Amino acid sequence: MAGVRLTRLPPLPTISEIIRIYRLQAKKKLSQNFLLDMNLNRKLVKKAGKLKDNLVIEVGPGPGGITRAILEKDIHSLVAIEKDRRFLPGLQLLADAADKEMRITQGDIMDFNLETLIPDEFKKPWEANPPNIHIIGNLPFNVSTPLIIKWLQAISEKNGAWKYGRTPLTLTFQKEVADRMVSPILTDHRCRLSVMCQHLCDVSLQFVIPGKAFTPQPKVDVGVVKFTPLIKPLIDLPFKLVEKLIRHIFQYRQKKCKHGAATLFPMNQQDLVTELFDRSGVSPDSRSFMITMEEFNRLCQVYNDICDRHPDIFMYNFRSAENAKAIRQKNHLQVVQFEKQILYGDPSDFNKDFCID
Ligand SMILES: C[S@@+](CC[C@H](N)C(=O)[O-])C[C@H]1O[C@@H](n2cnc3c(N)ncnc32)[C@H](O)[C@@H]1O
Repeated sequence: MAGVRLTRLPPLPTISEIIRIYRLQAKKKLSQNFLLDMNLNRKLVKKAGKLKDNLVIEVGPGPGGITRAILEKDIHSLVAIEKDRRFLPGLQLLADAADKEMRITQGDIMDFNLETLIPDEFKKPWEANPPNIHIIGNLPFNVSTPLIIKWLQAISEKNGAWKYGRTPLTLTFQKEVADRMVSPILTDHRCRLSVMCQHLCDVSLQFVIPGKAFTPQPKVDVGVVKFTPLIKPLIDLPFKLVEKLIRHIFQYRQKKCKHGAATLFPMNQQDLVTELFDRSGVSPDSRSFMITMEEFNRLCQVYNDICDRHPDIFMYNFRSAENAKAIRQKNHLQVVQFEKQILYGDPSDFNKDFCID
């Protein structure tokens, strides 16, 4: 195999041979779409930037194409986390042949605490340049969005891999999801995922891999996105609070944002909606995709103040049956309107956006 440094077990089978030898038929339920073209694997790894002396964590190595491209670099070591046991023997071949440490861990990335994989010597202050750690992965489609949300929360709380500083990530997503992540204001793809990513990270779409490059071929193209956590988040407040406000504001994307904001508060405290907009100086008639980061920051700061003053507000869930029942007893007509708004607000947005609860 061209490129990987001299191995103890040459010659190494190609990725296609590994797939054949170990009968690694792709499993749909694990979103297995393999990237067999080593030029693309190398391009993806190159887009991660300098990896010299880095501890690289690869998610979902599968048959090991990206793994090989990582091992060609002058890295410190590699940890590969793979859920499907069938790939372990093929990955072990790579580990045995590599001229640097490669550890294979079998498990589900969603349950994994990355902190346990990183030695203390990699730690850098948050304000310094990113540490010599990089997370890379051609992620399974079925976990990519919940996984990045989980990691954005870890970035916000500086735990997991972000206990060691501003660890960057280079990851793949369905092209449409990648577009949303990097989408600026006033564009079609602007949504809550854009704001959640951009308030915590510098996010950039590096390149697009056509669906036909994968085996089996998915129905969509794939975007490679690089994230570098910002030293200071644009909205410096607890992740859950920011997430809740953004989720509600984007709720009815085509409507004025005051409609989404209204669902943050019980019907009998709708005066707080007025306070939210008055104090933040944001127009209640804006559409959510027109709101700047600075305006979102002000909305979040005022919402945070309101939550401090009314401790029950943050837990208020406009969808809960209990709330509807309590309100129903007060004003039947308002409840009917309220429920209509919930049910018929803009159903298409529920499909376009992502559930990140
Ligand atoms: C899209 S494939 C990419 C495989 C390989 N990196 C490539 O580019 O050819 C996704 C990989 O993630 C693995 N995977 C799926 N769900 C996972 C999970 N929850 N945790 C860890 N790995 C997972 C799959 O088994 C598969 O190997």
